[in-house]
Amino acid sequence: MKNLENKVALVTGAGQGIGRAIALRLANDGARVAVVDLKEEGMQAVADEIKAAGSQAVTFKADVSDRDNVFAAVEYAEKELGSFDIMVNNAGIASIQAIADITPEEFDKTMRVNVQGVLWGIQAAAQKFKQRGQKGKIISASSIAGHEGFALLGLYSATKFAVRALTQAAAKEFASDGITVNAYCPGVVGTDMWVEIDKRMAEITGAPIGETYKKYVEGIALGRAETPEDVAAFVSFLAGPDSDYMTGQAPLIDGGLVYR
Ligand SMILES: NC(=O)C1=CN([C@@H]2O[C@H](COP(=O)(O)OP(=O)(O)OC[C@H]3O[C@@H](n4cnc5c(N)ncnc54)[C@H](O)[C@@H]3O)[C@@H](O)[C@H]2O)C=CC1
Ligand SMILES: CC(=O)C(C)=O
Repeated sequence: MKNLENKVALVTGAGQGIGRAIALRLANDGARVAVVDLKEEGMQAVADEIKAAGSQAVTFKADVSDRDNVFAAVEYAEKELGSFDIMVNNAGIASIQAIADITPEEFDKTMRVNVQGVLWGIQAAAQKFKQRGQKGKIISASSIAGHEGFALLGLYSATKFAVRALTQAAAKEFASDGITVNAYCPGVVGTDMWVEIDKRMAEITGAPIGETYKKYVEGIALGRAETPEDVAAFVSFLAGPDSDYMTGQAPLIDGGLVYR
């Protein structure tokens, strides 16, 4: 029997990058997966990949910053896949800006996606687990930037610290309902997000393209950039029964970059 046999998981931001790897991994672990993203193209390809491997998947287009969208995504996953057991609040955006230059617009946008998106996901999943009278797992994306503020990533870091705060509070509030709430804190993962970070850092600092990414990767003790699959393997643990006695935590999974 596979680890997540008979479980239904919803993964946001699952059309590419880390979310894609998580959706594929949870499906491989036996879960039926709702692939949720803002962009339609990637989502369908991920669902097709899951189906080709013999598992069940559905797609749902949602903007995680919209509370109604997130609640609708959870309803759809339960209706189409027949249960609801694991919520992965993975969707997030980068913000690369000097503290002195952060605008109210950038602040609102980044907070809406990275913080409200996670909050609505926690609310929608907890409500569904309680309605169904069952236990559940809520897992959200924080970051090394949720443990340490990085230059030019101050606003982004603030959103990822906030994810840890919501994780701790929700873990305490929902423990008596049998709901665990944890987060994962990746380091430098070679996805489109890092292409964007590197490009914006180059614009701001004058560093050549590729230089910032290279410098960050050089700081990793294990000597290589993280892959989306490295992150997905840890999320698989958080989604499965081996983490049943763990809640309110946000461990670093970064190859040795930030030490807490
Ligand atoms: N790439 C990295 O090095 C790290 C990433 N993270 C976090 O991991 C998560 C995934 O990151 P990546 O895969 O690298 O990013 P990515 O940019 O490659 O993919 C993000 C996905 O989220 C979707 N998305 C963005 N805004 C959305 C919204 N409002 N509603 C629904 N979907 C939305 C995008 O369409 C995209 O498919 C993010 O929360 C990020 O902050 C954390 C630490 C390191
Ligand atoms: C994208 C991200 O979270 C970092 C700090 O690499």
